[in-house]
Amino acid sequence: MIFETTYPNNNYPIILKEHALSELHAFFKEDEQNIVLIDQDVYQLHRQYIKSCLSQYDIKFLTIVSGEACKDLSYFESVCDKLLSMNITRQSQLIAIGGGATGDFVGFLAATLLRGIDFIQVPTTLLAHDSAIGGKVGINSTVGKNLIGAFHRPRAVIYDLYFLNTLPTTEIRSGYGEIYKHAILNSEEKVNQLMNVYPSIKELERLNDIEHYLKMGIETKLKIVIEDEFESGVRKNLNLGHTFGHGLEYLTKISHGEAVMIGILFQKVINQHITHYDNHDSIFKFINYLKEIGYPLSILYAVETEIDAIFEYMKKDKKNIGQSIQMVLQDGDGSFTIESVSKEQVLDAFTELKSLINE
Ligand SMILES: O=C(O)C(=O)C[C@@H](O)[C@H](O)[C@H](O)COP(=O)(O)O
Repeated sequence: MIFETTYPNNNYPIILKEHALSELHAFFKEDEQNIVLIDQDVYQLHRQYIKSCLSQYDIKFLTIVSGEACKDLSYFESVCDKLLSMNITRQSQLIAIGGGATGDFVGFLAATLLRGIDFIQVPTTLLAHDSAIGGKVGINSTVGKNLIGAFHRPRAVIYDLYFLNTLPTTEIRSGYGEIYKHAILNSEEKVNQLMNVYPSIKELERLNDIEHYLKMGIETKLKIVIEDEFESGVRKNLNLGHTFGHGLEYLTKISHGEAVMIGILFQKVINQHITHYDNHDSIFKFINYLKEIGYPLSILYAVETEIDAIFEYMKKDKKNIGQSIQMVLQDGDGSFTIESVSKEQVLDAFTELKSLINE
């Protein structure tokens, strides 16, 4: 399956299929450096496969630390130095093979080195169906997640479903958080469809029909980012679940998508009071669903004494205006709205959520 973005210019293809990696070479630049930066765990796991697709081409490989650890400023500096000492030029190209963190990190290298060079996203996780699309790239600061970044479109997204076969359960659950978010942003019908196909972790682990739902997620996201590339309006809706989610993730280091799913639950509790979209029954149904899939809801008890720290992270969110926390909520009619939420409302929602989980 091949999509093409529909920006007014500089569009890029998204190739979504099993063994898409064997088509990557079509995007190599002749007589220029093509440098693959690959998550070291992905390299260990798939070395033979990657070699079978790429060994006949003149490309360089750099392994990078796995997961979120690469999105660190001092690590960024060390990889910048390494690439610059390889004499890259503005015509060189980076290729990110890995999950969302790898794509964010390599994309940020590409956005900043020599004031911008090309890069290609080769996502290897479910989660990265989200992060590889739309050009948000960046690294973390000690103050919060993704606070150092840029918008930099990839030259292509080569999404090889083969890599999904070895995903651990936590990664599947994490990616599903963003798939579920996209379904919410799409329609209630898509949410129900998703919950019917994946009623529990057993079905989700089989990844039946996953190509269809990844396509749905990508299409939902594309529609939004093409309308509002630089997040001045509707793109903020893609941050659904991320305000609380990013704080929880940053504090506890649970996976991004698991934190986002808990963030979506948190947003539902807030909805109940501000927009009245959700009510006790809808929240309770959602909690039971999250339990079926195995989201780590008990983490909310583990962070009980650190809710102030989560609140401090929430205060660093890029959607905020001044000191006021802005959260994406669902309005009464199911549309989306961004509302100011006070510390008191956050604390009340947190207390309420903990008791709802135990009901
Ligand atoms: O692409 C976007 O826009 C998103 O908000 C997608 C999010 O799912 C993604 O996690 C993103 O990296 C978060 O963006 P941030 O601006 O809050 O760091």
